[in-house]
Amino acid sequence: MNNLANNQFSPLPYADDGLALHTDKYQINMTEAYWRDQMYNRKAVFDVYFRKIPFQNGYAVFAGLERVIRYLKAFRFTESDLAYLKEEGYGGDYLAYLETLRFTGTVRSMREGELVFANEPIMQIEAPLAEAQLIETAVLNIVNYQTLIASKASRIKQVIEDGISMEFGTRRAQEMDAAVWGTRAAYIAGFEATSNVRAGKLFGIPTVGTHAHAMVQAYRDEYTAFRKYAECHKDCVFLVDTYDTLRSGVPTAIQVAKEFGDRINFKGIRLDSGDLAYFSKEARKMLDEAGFPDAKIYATNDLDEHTIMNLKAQGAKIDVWGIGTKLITAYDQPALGAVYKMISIEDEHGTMVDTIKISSNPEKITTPGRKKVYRIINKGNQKAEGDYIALEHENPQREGRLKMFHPVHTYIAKFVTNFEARELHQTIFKDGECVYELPTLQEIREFAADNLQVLWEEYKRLLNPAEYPVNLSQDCWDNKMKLIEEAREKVQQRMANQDLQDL
Ligand SMILES: Nc1ncnc2c1ncn2[C@@H]1O[C@H](COP(=O)(O)OP(=O)(O)OP(=O)(O)O)[C@@H](O)[C@H]1O
Ligand SMILES: O=P(O)(O)OC[C@H]1O[C@H](OP(=O)(O)OP(=O)(O)O)[C@H](O)[C@@H]1O
Ligand SMILES: O=C(O)c1cccnc1
Repeated sequence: MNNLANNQFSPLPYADDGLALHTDKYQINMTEAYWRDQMYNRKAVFDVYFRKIPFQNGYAVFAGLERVIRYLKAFRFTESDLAYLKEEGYGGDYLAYLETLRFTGTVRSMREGELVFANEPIMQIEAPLAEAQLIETAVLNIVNYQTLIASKASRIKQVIEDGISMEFGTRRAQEMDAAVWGTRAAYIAGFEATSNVRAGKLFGIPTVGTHAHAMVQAYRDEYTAFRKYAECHKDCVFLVDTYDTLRSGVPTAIQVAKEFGDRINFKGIRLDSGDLAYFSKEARKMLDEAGFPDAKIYATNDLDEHTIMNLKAQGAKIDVWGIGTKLITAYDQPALGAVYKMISIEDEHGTMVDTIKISSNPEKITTPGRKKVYRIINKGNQKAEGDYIALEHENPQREGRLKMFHPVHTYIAKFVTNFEARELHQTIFKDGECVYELPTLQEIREFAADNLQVLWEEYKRLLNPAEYPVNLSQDCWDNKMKLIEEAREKVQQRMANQDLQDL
C-alpha cells in the first residue's frame, strides 16, 4: 500500500495515520445519513458530563482538555483513512465530503484542574451535527480516562498530605498512551513526580527513579550493587528488601553511604515488601543512629489511599510514596462513565430547539438547553455553597438572593446571599478557531490546588463525603419540565394513533 511508512520502527504502518477514525463506526454511519439528508450542517449542541463521582469521592478533578484541543485542531480524514473507508464500502461522494471536514464548532469547557461534580456539563460542544457526532467518541475517550486518573490521584494526595507522591505505574498501565496522559493527570492533581521519562520530556513533569531488585540480583549482592550504582549516580536511593530488609538491606545502604560520603547524595532507602509500617520505623531508627537523619524512606508495593491511610495511622515513618498499579489503572473503578448528550438542535427553519432524553431513572434524564455553570462562592468565608446550572441567558450574579434547590428532590432548598457566581466555562474554540491560551502544566496544577481550598472539608473526606449541591436554576428546571411534558404528550399521541389504527 502506498501509504506504508518507510520507517520500519513506526508502531503503525501508516505514515499519515490520524485520529479522525478514532471513533465508533456508528458515528460515521449516522453522519452519512445526515449528509445524504442535508442535515449535516444543522447546528447541534452536546453536553459532556458524568453521572456519578468516581471512587465514592466527594468531587472529581477535570483533566483532558489539552488533548481534546490538540485532537480538534488536527481533526481531518487523511488519505489512508479515506482509502480504508472506501474498502469498507462507503461511497465516493460521501468520502469526498469527509475529506473536506474540519472542526468548525464552538467549545465551552471547564479548565483542566477544575473541580467537577456529577450531572454538570464539563464541556459544551456546539457544531454542525456531522462534526459534533464524529468527535464524540474521542472526546469521551480522552475526558473519561484523564478525569478518572486525576480524581484518583487527588484522593490519594489528600491522604499523603505533605508527604511526597510519585507516579510509578507505567509498567502496569493500560498501554502506552494511558501511562503518559495518566501521569500528566496525576501531576495536575498534586503528584510531585513520575518515573516515566517520556512524560518528563513531553510535559516537563519532574522525573525520579531508584533502582530495582534486578540490579541487586545482577550483581548477586547488595553491597556491590549499591556501590556500582553510587559510582555513576550522585543521587542514591537504595532498594533494601531483596534479601533481608533490617539485617542486610538497611545496614548495607548505611555502609555504602558512609563509604562514599560527600561523593554521593544519599537520599534514602526504598522498601518494597513486608510490613511497611514496622520496617519503616525500624529503618528510621537505624538511619538516624547512623547519622543520616535527612535520608528519606521511600515505600512502594500496591499502595493506594486506603493502605497509605492505614500505614500513617500505624505511625509508619514513610516520607515518599511511590504509587503504580492502583492509580494508573483506577483499580477500584475503571470507568468514569462520562456521556455526551444532545441538548439542542437547529430545526429546518434555522431555529434552535432544545431536546431531551427521557429515562425511567430521573437522575438520567438529560437537562436540555445551552447552559452555563457557576460556582457559588460565599463572599464571607470564600467557600463554595454549591454549583448552579443556569440557562445561557441568565445571570445569577444579578440576583440578590439566590434560590438553590435540589434538581430531583426540589424541596431540599436554600437561599444564598452575599455570593460571587464564578462562571466555570471558558470559550475554547469559537467557530473552529482555538481562542484559548493553554496554561502551562504548572499553572494547571496550581489551579487545581487552589480550587480545593474553596471546598469545605466535609466534601473532601475519603469516606462518605457530604454530597456537594449541584442545582438547576428555576428557568433551567422549568425548561426541563416543559420538555418532559412534551415528550410524554408525544408518546401519548403516538399511542392514541396506534389505538385508532388497531380499531
Ligand atoms: N503495615 C501494613 N499495614 C497494612 N498494609 C500493609 C502494611 N505493610 C504492607 N502493607 C500492604 O500489604 C500488601 C502486602 O502485599 P504482599 O503480601 O503481596 O506483599 P509482600 O509479600 O510483602 O511483598 P511481595 O509479594 O511484593 O514480595 C501491600 O499492598 C502493602 O502495601
Ligand atoms: O506496586 P505498584 O503500586 O504497582 O508500584 C510499582 C511497582 O513496580 C515495581 O515493582 P515490580 O515488581 O514491577 O519490579 P521491582 O520490584 O523488581 O522493581 C516497584 O517495585 C513497585 O512495587
Ligand atoms: O524508581 C523506582 O523505584 C520505580 C520505578 C517504577 C516502578 N517502580 C519503582
